[in-house]
Amino acid sequence: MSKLFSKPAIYFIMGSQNTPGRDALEILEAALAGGINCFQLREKGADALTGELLLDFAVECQRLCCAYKVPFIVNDDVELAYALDADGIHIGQEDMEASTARRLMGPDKILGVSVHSLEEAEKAVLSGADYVGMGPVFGTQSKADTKSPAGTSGILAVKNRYPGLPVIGIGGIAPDNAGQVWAAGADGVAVISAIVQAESIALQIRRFNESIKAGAEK
Ligand SMILES: Cc1ncsc1CCOP(=O)(O)O
Ligand SMILES: C=C1C=NC(C(F)(F)F)=NC1=N
Repeated sequence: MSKLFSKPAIYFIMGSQNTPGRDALEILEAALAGGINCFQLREKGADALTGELLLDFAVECQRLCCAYKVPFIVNDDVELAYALDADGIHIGQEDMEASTARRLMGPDKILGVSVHSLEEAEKAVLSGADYVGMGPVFGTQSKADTKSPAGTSGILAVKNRYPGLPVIGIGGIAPDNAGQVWAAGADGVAVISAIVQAESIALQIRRFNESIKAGAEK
């Protein structure tokens, strides 16, 4: 059984490209100490680490996640995930087929898939996905080629059709709108900049949890 994240999930996503001039590992440790439930290493873009530098960075991220008993997920790079024996992999629609990733990772690893429609969600479920990510919910600067903000309607539709499937909202999510994403039925929120750029990461994660709790009470 894959040790999927506890809910509501505060799912932190980061790559070295998200923390220019700062220590990415310090930021990750602060997020883990602050109580994130899942971490995804998403090393993307022109100045992304590669080769030995990427492997060393990934090993350090995995070590920190292990110490805090938080699932360590790798974005896109199935080879890296496999080499590290990561807890799981997250793939997009343009990446490897979800069914192939599931076969490569085996039945006990976490498989996450990005989806933008009910059809894509159905395909992900049939491929053995443990959760799906839907977004961008709001505007974001953290992903270059992203679609236009879709709001939370897609999350609602997928939860109605697949109530047992964990759905993570992503894209422009901050404490002031996280409650709205939770109220739309999401099982958690995935965040890059609102955590990376926070003055106090611990305080920011507390704000996320308060916003979700408030969203639940409505
Ligand atoms: C990877 C990804 N996929 C859809 S939006 C996004 C980036 C989310 O980053 P932020 O939380 O900074 O908006
Ligand atoms: C593009 C993405 C969409 N969703 C997610 C997650 F939040 F993990 F589901 N991660 C991604 N990298």
